[in-house]
Amino acid sequence: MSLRLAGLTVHYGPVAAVSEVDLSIADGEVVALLGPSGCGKSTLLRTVAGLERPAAGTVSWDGADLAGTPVHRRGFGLVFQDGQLFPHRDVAGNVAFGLRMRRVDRRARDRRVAELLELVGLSGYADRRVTELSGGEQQRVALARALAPHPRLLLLDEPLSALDRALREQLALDLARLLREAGATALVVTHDHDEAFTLADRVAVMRAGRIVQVGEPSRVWRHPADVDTARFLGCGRVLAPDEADRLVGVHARVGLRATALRVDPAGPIGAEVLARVHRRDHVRLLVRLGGDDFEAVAPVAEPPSPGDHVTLAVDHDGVAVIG
Ligand SMILES: Nc1ncnc2c1ncn2[C@@H]1O[C@H](COP(=O)(O)OP(=O)(O)OP(=O)(O)O)[C@@H](O)[C@H]1O
Repeated sequence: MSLRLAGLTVHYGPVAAVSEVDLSIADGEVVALLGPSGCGKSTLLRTVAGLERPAAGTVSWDGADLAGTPVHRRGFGLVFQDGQLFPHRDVAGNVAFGLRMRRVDRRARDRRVAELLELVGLSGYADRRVTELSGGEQQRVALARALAPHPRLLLLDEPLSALDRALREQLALDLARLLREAGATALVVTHDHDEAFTLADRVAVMRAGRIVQVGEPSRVWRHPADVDTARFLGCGRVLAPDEADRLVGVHARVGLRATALRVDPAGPIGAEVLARVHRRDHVRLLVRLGGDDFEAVAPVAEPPSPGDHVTLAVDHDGVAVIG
């Protein structure tokens, strides 16, 4: 059982929102579609769902072209950014919706609803009005509703982006666990790389309508396919091979994340601190070394001040080899 996109191209009038996308998702696999705003992620997801019609290419399941299969016959579950729950139904009524559509009998329906509410951590919420739930709870209900009819593929469009940051991080972990426990095959759209890397078995990076790289999260993180992908994945500086060799001891074009250079009293690289900003668990610095500006990090306890001279060590976890 698997989804396959081949040469998929989608136009809005003269604009190609998606261009010649090839992508397969295996049974039980979670793939994240990651890219900046406007790159075509949602359009691609909507086309898989059957909500947009491709100008060229195919969406197929187990080798069968879905072109003539309408949205509700594809057997896919959908979750959008804002849940889109039915406000006049209670939690159980929302979760049971797809089961009722499929004429699942009452007892089996109740059993499945209880099972799903347990899975998403909302046992005891069956009779609650969905309008009285928090944003995070609403998204859990939306997920339970999508999973209830055993969809063969789950399509999630920015499922966590309407939530505040702390909740998003927690729910991303919960969602990763839920998808594994449910054995779901899923395509998740996100513009947040932390979220993509938390959720996915493979990440597909999209830019300007095309998929520019597909791979396991750690591989994509360490080896972005090109400079734009490296920058999108948090590399503030890109160094040519000679420069990289001198600074971090790697003879290749590399991208440096802020964490690549750390303040270390025993470090070999001298630098002057230009500015500092406090973050939750570290301090971000702007430093000057060899006439150039770089980002660096320092521990929260006793961080250096602007004007201080410090020494830095290289942390290779923050160094990405491009290409
Ligand atoms: N209904 C539409 N009609 C015309 N153009 C559209 C329509 N929907 C999207 N577009 C355009 O298609 C391109 C891709 O949009 P899409 O929403 O797929 O991107 P996205 O990566 O999901 O962005 P975001 O993260 O901001 O939602 C954009 O240039 C957008 O302006």
